[in-house]
Amino acid sequence: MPPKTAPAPIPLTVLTGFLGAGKTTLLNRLLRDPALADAAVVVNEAGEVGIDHLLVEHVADGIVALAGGCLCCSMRGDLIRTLEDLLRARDNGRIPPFARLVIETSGLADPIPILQTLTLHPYLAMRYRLAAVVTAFDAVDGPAVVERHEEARRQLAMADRIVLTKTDVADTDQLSAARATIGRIAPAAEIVISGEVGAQALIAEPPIRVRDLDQPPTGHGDVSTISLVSEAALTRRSYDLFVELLRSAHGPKLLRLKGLVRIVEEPGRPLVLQGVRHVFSEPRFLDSWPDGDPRSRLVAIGEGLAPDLLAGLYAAFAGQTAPDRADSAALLENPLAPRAGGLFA
Ligand SMILES: Nc1nc2c(ncn2[C@@H]2O[C@H](COP(=O)(O)OP(=O)(O)OP(=O)(O)O)[C@@H](O)[C@H]2O)c(=O)[nH]1
Repeated sequence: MPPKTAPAPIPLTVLTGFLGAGKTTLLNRLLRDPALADAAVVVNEAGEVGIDHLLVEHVADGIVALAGGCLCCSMRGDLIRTLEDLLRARDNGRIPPFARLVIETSGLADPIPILQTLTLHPYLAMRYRLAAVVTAFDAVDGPAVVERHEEARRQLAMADRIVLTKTDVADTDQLSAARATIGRIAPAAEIVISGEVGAQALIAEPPIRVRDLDQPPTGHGDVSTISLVSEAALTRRSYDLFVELLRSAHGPKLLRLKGLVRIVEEPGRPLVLQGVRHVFSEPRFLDSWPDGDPRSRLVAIGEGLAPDLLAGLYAAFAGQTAPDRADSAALLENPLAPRAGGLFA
C-alpha cells in the first residue's frame, strides 16, 4: 500500500479591523463571488449575543458563529476547538470539503494572540496555512481610532492587505490621513479600496512575511460589551426615541451598537440597527428573521457602559414598567438623571 501523504494545508485568511470598520459588510459582498463558494467562515463577536453571523447572508451552512468573547483573550480555546471540529467534520464528510477558511475576528480583537494560536498550534499549523491577514480600515475614523486603541494599531501592523472602507463618505483630507496612518504603521501592506475589490482581496496570497508575534496581549482597557435579548417589541416611534436617547446621552461612550429589533408594526421581520460611534445607518428591515427567532437582540460596546443600560432603556421604551425603573417619558425629560437601578450610572 502506498504511504499516506498528509493532506495539503487549507489556506486561511484572517479578516480583522476595528469595531464597525466594515468587516461584515465586505465579507457579505465578497461571499457572493463563486470564487469563495467553497469557503468556510468563522465569525467571532465580543458580545454574548451574536449578530454578525445572522447578517452574513450567503453561505449560512458554512458559517460558524463564535460569540461570547474575544478570540484574542477568553475565546482562544474555543477557536482551537472550532477549527479542529471543522477539520473533523470535513474529514468525516459531515460537511462539504471546504477549500479555504476565513476567520472574521471581533472588532476588539488583538490579532497577535490569534496569529500565535494559528501558527504555533502543532495540529492547526499542519492542517491550515495562514494565507493572508486582511484588515478593514475606516477611511473616516481610522486614524483617530488607531491613536486611542492599541488593538486597532496592531490590526493595521499585522496586515498583509488593508481594505480601505467608507471611501464613499470620506473627503480628500480624510483619505490622505488614512493613507498616512497606514504608511506609518503598515508601510509594506498592500492597500485596496473596499468598493473596488473582489474575492481576491481575501484569496490572493502576498509574499510570506515574518511578523513579530512575540508581544504580550493588549488588554481592552475600560471597554465592555453589554447585550440584550428581549421578546418585547418597540413601536417605530419608541424605537426612534430609544436610539436617539442612546445616541444623545451615551454617544461619546459608545464604540458600537448593533442588533436586530422587533417592531410592533412589522412582527414578521427585524429592523437592523447599526451604529458606529456617532454614525448611525438608516434603519432597514430584513425580509424575515434570519434564524427564525423573532426576539430583539442588541449589543453595545463602549467605554464605561453601565451593565444594565440596554436592558433598562429598552424595557422602558417597550412599556415594561417597574417600580425601580424610570419610564420612557421620565427618561426623555432628563436622560442623564441618576435612576434607581443604576441605569445611567
Ligand atoms: N458608507 C459606508 N458605510 C459602510 C461601509 N462599510 C461598512 N459600512 C457601514 O458601517 C457599519 C458597520 O459595518 P460592519 O460591516 O457591520 O462593520 P464590522 O467591522 O463588521 O463591525 P463589528 O463586527 O461590529 O466590528 C454598517 O452600518 C455598515 O453599513 C462603506 O464602505 N461605506
